[in-house]
Amino acid sequence: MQKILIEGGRPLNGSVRINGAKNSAVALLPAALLADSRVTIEGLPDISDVYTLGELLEEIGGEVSWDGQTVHIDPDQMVAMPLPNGKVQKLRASYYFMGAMLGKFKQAVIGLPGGCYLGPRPIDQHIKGFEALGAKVTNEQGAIYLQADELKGARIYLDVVSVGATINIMLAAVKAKGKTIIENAAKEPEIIDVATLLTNMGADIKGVGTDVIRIEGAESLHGCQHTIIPDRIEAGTYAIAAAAQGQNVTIDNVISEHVEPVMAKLEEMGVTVEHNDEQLHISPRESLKNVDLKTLVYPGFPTDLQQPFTSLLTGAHGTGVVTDTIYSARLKHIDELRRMNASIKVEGGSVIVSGPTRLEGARVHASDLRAGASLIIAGLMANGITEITGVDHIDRGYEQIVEKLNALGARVWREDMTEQEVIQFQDS
Ligand SMILES: CC(=O)N[C@H]1[C@@H](OP(=O)(O)OP(=O)(O)OC[C@H]2O[C@@H](n3ccc(=O)[nH]c3=O)[C@H](O)[C@@H]2O)O[C@H](CO)[C@@H](O)[C@@H]1O
Ligand SMILES: C=C(OP(=O)(O)O)C(=O)O
Repeated sequence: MQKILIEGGRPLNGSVRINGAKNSAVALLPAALLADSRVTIEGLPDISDVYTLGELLEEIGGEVSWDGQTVHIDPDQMVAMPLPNGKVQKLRASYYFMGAMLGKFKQAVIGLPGGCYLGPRPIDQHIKGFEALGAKVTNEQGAIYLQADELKGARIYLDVVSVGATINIMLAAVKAKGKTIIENAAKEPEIIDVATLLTNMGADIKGVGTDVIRIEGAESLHGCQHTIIPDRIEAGTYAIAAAAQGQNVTIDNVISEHVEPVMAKLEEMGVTVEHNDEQLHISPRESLKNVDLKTLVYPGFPTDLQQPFTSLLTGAHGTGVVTDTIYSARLKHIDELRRMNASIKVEGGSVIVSGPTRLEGARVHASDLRAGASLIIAGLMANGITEITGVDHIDRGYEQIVEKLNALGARVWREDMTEQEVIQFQDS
């Protein structure tokens, strides 16, 4: 087990390249199993979630070969192998095997997913969609059993706007008979990316990126080649780090439209943000102003950047109120930031940050992926050394984060945890 250490206070300068989007990658890989021939996906991020999904595709008989950031998936020998536990519990997106396997094999057994603990994360809308398509769905001992004689297109209204349910229903509906209409669908760019892959495979999908998606089911889908979109959350994380500690930072390989809410908030704080189609340039002022922040479904401010942004607010003048309307319990970073001397309180469903505070290095724990990003940003801002445990969470979503930050001028490194630390960590 490793920990990440940061010697804070150093300015960031230079450029950083963003990799393929985690939340696309984790859906594109299961989606590939719907094809009858080889699917190639280019630009995948080098993160543990991607490799876990590759291994799950192999477990069901897929041939998966890697060539750097490109993967070739040969679905020829795939079977409806049950995946009731094991690797499915290491990440959230294993739930996409439900929709994809139901679409392809009309049956699936998939253990309930893991992923970041952000408060309750039900999958009732996924199940509602599968049932509407004609599947019988039961939950037995922590695994979801799905079975259908035939999938038939249906009209499905989502009671909550859900990224996962929208994608999962799409994965099953592309192989259902007739027309499916998903109403109140989510509009995140990753959903468009998955629909692009499915369309390249021969699926007929209209309306992605709006809240009504229309799908005409197909008998079969074929292999194709697809290049993933850049990771807007990784781009946002580096933009926030640059606003906190940067002088002149360029963020490369960004679709600027995807990060508009983050740019708008940084500008409101007094950060200068320039952009062209593929790059962001961030140059912060000496003194930043605190702002309020509310997370919303896309195109609102993403919940996945709420925790990193909160760290930035600790160094800004005045008071900011942060409200996460998607995951109100996404607050595990708060106590850790307090340990670093941040002036933060939680009142009702909101986080109130007062600043500016000079953060102090401390031993802190990343209990989830974006709490990890938040603590890394706090560590870059802090006096002295910050030690962060829970690195496995960070490695689920950030490619080469230590190397990328060092290339910008930070001083960040990994160390193996001592036996004593591992015991303390496991007891906590
Ligand atoms: C792998 C992946 O893409 N993860 C992202 C995805 O997670 P995920 O797909 O799990 O998140 P959803 O969009 O489904 O969740 C949005 C909200 O809907 C609720 N809900 C969701 C499904 C359901 O059946 N019932 C229900 O009540 C959730 O509890 C949450 O409050 O979108 C989240 C919201 O942008 C991001 O934080 C995650 O990074
Ligand atoms: C919550 C996240 O991931 P997951 O849904 O995979 O747990 C995230 O990427 O911030």
